[in-house]
Amino acid sequence: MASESVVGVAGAGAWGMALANAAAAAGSEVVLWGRDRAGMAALAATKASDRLPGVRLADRVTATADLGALGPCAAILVATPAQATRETAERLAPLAGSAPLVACAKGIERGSHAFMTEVLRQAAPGRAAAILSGPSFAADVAAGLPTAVTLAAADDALARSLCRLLHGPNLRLYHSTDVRGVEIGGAAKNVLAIACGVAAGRGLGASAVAALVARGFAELRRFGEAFGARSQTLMGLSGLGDLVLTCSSPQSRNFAFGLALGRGESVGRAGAGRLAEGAFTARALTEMARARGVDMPIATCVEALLEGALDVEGAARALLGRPQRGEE
Ligand SMILES: NC(=O)C1=CN([C@@H]2O[C@H](COP(=O)(O)OP(=O)(O)OC[C@H]3O[C@@H](n4cnc5c(N)ncnc54)[C@H](O)[C@@H]3O)[C@@H](O)[C@H]2O)C=CC1
Ligand SMILES: O=C(CO)COP(=O)(O)O
Repeated sequence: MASESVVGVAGAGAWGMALANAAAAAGSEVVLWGRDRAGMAALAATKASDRLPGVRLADRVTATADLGALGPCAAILVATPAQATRETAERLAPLAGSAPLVACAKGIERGSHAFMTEVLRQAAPGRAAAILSGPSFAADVAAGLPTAVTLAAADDALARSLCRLLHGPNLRLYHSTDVRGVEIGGAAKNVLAIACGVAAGRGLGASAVAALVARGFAELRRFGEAFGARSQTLMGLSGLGDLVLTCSSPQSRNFAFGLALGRGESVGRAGAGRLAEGAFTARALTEMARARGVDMPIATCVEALLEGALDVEGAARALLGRPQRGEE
């Protein structure tokens, strides 16, 4: 990788800001690019943004709306939402240099059913693609709270060197070559977290939420294995780890979105204002599962709720009324 000491981050939301600070803490100069010219000028001047309240951008982070500033970077972290990852990667593709791109979004592209690194490879074919995922609220990472995540690339040496760009005293990076496993965990857990939020919001009890986490994990594992993920990865940070985090905390926007739905809000009102990736990924996930014959009843109920084809009571009845089966 060229320019070892400069890391680029594309996308100046909560996660982009937190990752920019993490890369700075790990010893790099950082260029943080955002598309909103006025917003980036304000961020450069104040070092603060409503996206991540209470957090100050590190001095080593340069905030800019000039995409060309990402050209000389050693690596570029793509931290825009999953459905915007293609557009961002297409903009990055022609930049000078050959920096690898690291997908930091958690989702599956609607329509194409492409996983995040597939999107990167299609949109920027000349660059290596990697994926970062794991249990990590941006606010926690930015506050320097202890956090561990996984970064995967097909090339083991690349995965290791990308990890070094982010690894710090409070942010522990694990490297992996199981790209598919890492990206599936992050995408699927958001859909399942919506189900847990719905159950909590409707007051169905902690036992119901625990059952959804466990049976949701069975779905995530079945889906992952059908798409070539290693079971060790699915049991790890980006699978079970992130599922547990996101399914248990209203700090998660996906769980909070489900909470609002469970309390009777409409899909439109529950989703207004904050990014809940699972709401965008649910359809792709369930269509892909159906096409491979993978049984995902909880994710399918989430999709039906979002489409208005089921209400919460109908979803609970549908799940509880399924034929008895062995636990697998
Ligand atoms: N916030 C968190 O705790 C974490 C978020 N993530 C993932 O990171 C991704 C981004 O999430 P956040 O930063 O939290 O969202 P956010 O809503 O805080 O920020 C998204 C940013 O992307 C920008 N953006 C949207 N569309 C764009 C486009 N077409 N081109 C350029 N910029 C665009 C927005 O202007 C905004 O600055 C999501 O996939 C999320 O699942 C992953 C781990 C933690
Ligand atoms: O991915 C996350 C934590 O690992 C953030 O979760 P939310 O997008 O649901 O807030």
